[in-house]
Amino acid sequence: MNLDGVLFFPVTPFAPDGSLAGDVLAEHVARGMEHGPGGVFAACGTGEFPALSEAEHAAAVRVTVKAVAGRAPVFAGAGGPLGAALNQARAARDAGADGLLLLPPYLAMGPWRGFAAYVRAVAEVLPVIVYARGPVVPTPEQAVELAATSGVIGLKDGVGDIDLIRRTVLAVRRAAGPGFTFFNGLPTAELTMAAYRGAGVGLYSSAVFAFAPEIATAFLRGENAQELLTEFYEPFSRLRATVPGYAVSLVKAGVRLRGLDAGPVRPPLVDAAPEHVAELSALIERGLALVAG
Ligand SMILES: O=C([O-])C(=O)C[C@H](O)[C@@H](O)C(=O)[O-]
Repeated sequence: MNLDGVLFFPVTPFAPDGSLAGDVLAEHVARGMEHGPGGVFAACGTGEFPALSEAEHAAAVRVTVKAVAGRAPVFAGAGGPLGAALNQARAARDAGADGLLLLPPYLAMGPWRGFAAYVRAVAEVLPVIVYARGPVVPTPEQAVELAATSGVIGLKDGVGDIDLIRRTVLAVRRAAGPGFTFFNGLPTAELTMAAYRGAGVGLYSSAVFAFAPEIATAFLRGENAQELLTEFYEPFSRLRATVPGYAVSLVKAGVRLRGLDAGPVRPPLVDAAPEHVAELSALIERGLALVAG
């Protein structure tokens, strides 16, 4: 499966009564598709995976697959208890998704061979990209083992240790060739792409794509990239770091600012404060001006 271009992580919109707003999600994904993302990742971190019931997760994936309509590979978030991850995997497969982003398990973390068995079980249902983050930080040897596991097709790096990622890419390429996918999945990945490219990783997820695809795709093309880094991405990254959970809340606020009522975030996240939304609004204006100019 070829992932190429900016990777789009949609938010999951909620209606005023708190239910999942499938029609708004369809519109959100359709708007993103006009800008040609390389892959679409439904109900992942940005899509508030931890706040969705299994039924809502399945509905979000169905809506996304329909809105993408075969124009890009669709991945669904999966994770948590093994039974839940398997149900999410089956629902994603039945919805027509191409693969899964397997989020790290929480609270119960066994030794590596236990995690490897967890990954194997889920990867029997649909191809899996493993999200390296928190308790899951594979060594190069463990990444080679993952790459040799049937159904495991990639690694999303959310750790940011460039020395480790460089050694991991070299080891996996040596053992498994070029087919295994790596991507930079750090928050606001654009900021660190120069380093990742140097480490052999050219693909990245973009939170910004969800609310300002014009900016995200201009950056990918290298247009005004240095100005975008200093005047848009760096201040945006700083704002995202001010309150826990803003990595997601500000993306949803951005979607609302661009005219789509994606509703609030669900607990335990909190919505961005009005002064932070105002800052974001000014940043988006600045970013759009740089792209237009
Ligand atoms: O699971 C998720 O939603 C992500 O980690 C993807 C995001 O786009 C991430 O790259 C970010 O927050 O900037």
